[in-house]
Amino acid sequence: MTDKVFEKSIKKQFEFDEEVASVFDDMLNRSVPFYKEMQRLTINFALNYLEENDTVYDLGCSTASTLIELAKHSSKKFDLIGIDNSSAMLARAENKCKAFGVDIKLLNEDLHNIDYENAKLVISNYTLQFIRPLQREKLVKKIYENLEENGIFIFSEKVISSDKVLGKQYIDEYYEFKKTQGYSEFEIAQKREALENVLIPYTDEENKKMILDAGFSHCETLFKWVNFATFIAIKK
Ligand SMILES: C[S@@+](CC[C@H](N)C(=O)[O-])C[C@H]1O[C@@H](n2cnc3c(N)ncnc32)[C@H](O)[C@@H]1O
Ligand SMILES: O=C(O)C(=O)C[C@]1(C(=O)O)C=C[C@@H](O)C=C1
Repeated sequence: MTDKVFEKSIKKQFEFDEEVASVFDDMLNRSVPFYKEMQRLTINFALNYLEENDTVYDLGCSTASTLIELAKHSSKKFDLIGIDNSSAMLARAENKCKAFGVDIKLLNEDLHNIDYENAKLVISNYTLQFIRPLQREKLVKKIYENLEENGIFIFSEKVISSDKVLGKQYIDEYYEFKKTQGYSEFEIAQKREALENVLIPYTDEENKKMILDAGFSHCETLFKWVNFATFIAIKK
């Protein structure tokens, strides 16, 4: 279904409710530049490290697209766990898992309440940005502590520039991208307002500092398009 959520006048903050969930796959594909490429890289790099029966967590799994693709791209069997606190998203995830015949454990939980036992790989694409900064640092520490030795954390985030002028150019370029995807200026402005104080982006440097402060020995940018970046962190 086509995302028309912000065509009408909206006063409330952005939420992962029934309306957003019903168009979410289209919203993501049209709102995150190179989303499919980022997902392909996430899966390929994940598969470089995964062995039979490893446990994989997807934080903010939404409609489970990434875990389904991961399962489809490997002949190995993994213990796949998707976590999200939006019932509307998880209802879609459940239907998709059935339709694709993929076995994924879906947990309707807050990310802070999970133990991340036996985690070999943790994925979190465009989710940490919705967690308040202090809580975000705590969650990343918890992920680090529970990852197995040589465990991997792959995450993607909307990012900002630490340079004011470049930051404004990032936003202009991003809104041009949104226009090419068929979003009107009104829709763009409305969503921007709805996301204010809900989506809190860090700079590349802040993301890497958070990761190294949590204890990871290594963090690199795997992919970047202007204000969207994918990172890989390794626990050694
Ligand atoms: C932008 S979406 C993630 C997209 C998804 N990773 C993908 O690539 O298809 C963010 C998701 O995180 C979930 N989320 C946000 N905060 C959460 C929290 N504290 N606990 C659990 N899920 C959360 C939302 O419900 C939403 O489905
Ligand atoms: O549309 C925007 O402005 C976005 O930031 C895209 C974004 C994201 O990065 O998470 C914001 C909300 C939705 O979850 C889907 C995509």
